[in-house]
Order: sequence, then structure tokens, then C-alpha cells
Amino acid sequence: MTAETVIEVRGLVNRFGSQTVHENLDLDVRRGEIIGIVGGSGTGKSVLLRTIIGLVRPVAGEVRVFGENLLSLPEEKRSLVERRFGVLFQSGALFSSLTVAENVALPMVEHAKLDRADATRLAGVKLALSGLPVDAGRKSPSQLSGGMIKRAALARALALDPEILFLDEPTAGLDPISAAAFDSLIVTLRDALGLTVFLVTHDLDTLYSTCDRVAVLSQRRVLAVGPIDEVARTDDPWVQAYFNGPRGRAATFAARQGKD
Ligand SMILES: Nc1ncnc2c1ncn2[C@@H]1O[C@H](COP(=O)(O)OP(=O)(O)OP(=O)(O)O)[C@@H](O)[C@H]1O
Repeated sequence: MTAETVIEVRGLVNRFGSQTVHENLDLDVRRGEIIGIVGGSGTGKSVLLRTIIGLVRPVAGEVRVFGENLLSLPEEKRSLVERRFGVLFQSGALFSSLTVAENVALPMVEHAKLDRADATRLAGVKLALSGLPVDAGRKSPSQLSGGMIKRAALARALALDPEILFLDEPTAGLDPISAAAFDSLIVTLRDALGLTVFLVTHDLDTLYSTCDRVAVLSQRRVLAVGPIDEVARTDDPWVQAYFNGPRGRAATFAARQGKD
């Protein structure tokens, strides 16, 4: 039995001026998987994420999330689909004028129309789910460490109980121990909440420790997609340098040690 496809990208074309970022890109994401999106700098990983969530209108092609083309839906229907996914942007993007708990509560007040007291109580649950201590909610984002900000941003992405979680470079800027802790949190949350996770990353350790499948962006399309060991065998110079260079070998070794 094949798993349900929750994201379907077909013949995607994205251009900025004379620069073609994507040309006939196809990708399917299955319910419940953690899929890692990798590729050299500027290959369009973030643009792909932004196109899937409806922030970039492609030149051609089609993107369906839960079977719906977001850009062709009327506002109300689109918002209903948007509530079914959460996004953690690269910067974390918390409002500095709000406490951490208020940041997490905001989508619940704005989209789910909860009153502030209920939303703040629920925000505490989401913060705990994301592994933050109780008192973190009362702090301002500027009082948190980089790792804690990522967790707070994750709590906000989980605010509306999403089915899909989009993560753009979630471990960038974290020390290796915090990054590994964040990776295992993602897997735990996927298992506990049945999430589908679309993960853009450069971090080989993250790929090996979290992803069911990996999609490589190269030459303006998805060059290879599949389990990491299969993809790592693709006959392509970038893939070989990335997966089988010194860092790739170290990550493979670490992943094997972890499984023993
Ligand atoms: N709004 C925009 N206007 C013009 N060009 C853009 C825009 N957004 C992205 N680009 C260009 O599209 C290309 C792909 O960008 P993108 O951020 O998706 O790359 P990436 O693969 O995520 O890179 P990195 O790994 O460095 O984060 C880049 O050359 C970028 O400059």
C-alpha cells in the first residue's frame, strides 16, 4: 500500500528575472514521513518551501497541499488549509515585543479565535512539548539562547496542531549538542503527533538521524529522491562530494554507531 501523498509538486517552474531557479521540478511528500531537502547554496530549497506554502507564485507548474492548490483557493478556504501546516522559518522570526508565550499564543488568537487566557494556557503546553522549561514562556525572545529560540519557534509552528511541519534550516547556528537534541525532538514529535515533516537542511547529521527520505535539488530540479543510502549512491559530482566527502563519511559513521 502506498502512503497518502500530502504534498504534490508537478512541473514547477520558478524564475527571478533571467535566473531560472526551478525547471520542471516534481516532488511528492508522503503523510508521516520526514523528508530532507538538500542541495548546494542557491539551488532553491527555501524557494521550494515558500512555493509549497503559497508565498511564491510559480511561473508554471502546480503545487497541491492536501490535494488543494492554495493559490487558486478563495481566502477563507485557503486559510483553512494553511491552518493544517506549521512553519519554522530560518530566522525563528519571533516578535521581540511579545513574551515567548504570547508569541506562541498569537496564531491561536488570530486563526483559531481562542480567547487570550485559553491561548496562553495552551501555549504553555506547546512550549513544554518543544522541551522548554515552564518559565521560558514569561521571558522575552531576547532572553533566550539560540537553541531555546528554535524551540520557541517550533512551539509556535505547532500552535494550531498542524499535520505538516515545514522547517527551514532548523539547526543552523546551533552547537552540535543542541542540534542533536533538536533533531531527536523532531523525530519524537513526528512519532507522537503523526506529523509529516518537510525539512530543508545542510546538516548531514540531521539528515542521517531524522530523515526517512532525502530529495536532492540540483540542476533546477529534484535530481534524486529516496532513502539516504540510495541517494548517496547517485552518480553526480555534487552528491558524491556532499555525501561521500569527509563530513558525509563522518555523519554516516556516527549514524551507524548510533544504531549499534
Ligand atoms: N524574492 C526573490 N527575488 C529574487 N531572487 C530570489 C528571491 N528569492 C530567492 N531568490 C534567488 O533564488 C535562488 C535560490 O534561493 P534559495 O534561498 O531558495 O536557495 P537555497 O537553496 O535555500 O540556498 P541556501 O542553502 O544558501 O539557503 C537564489 O539565487 C536567490 O538569490
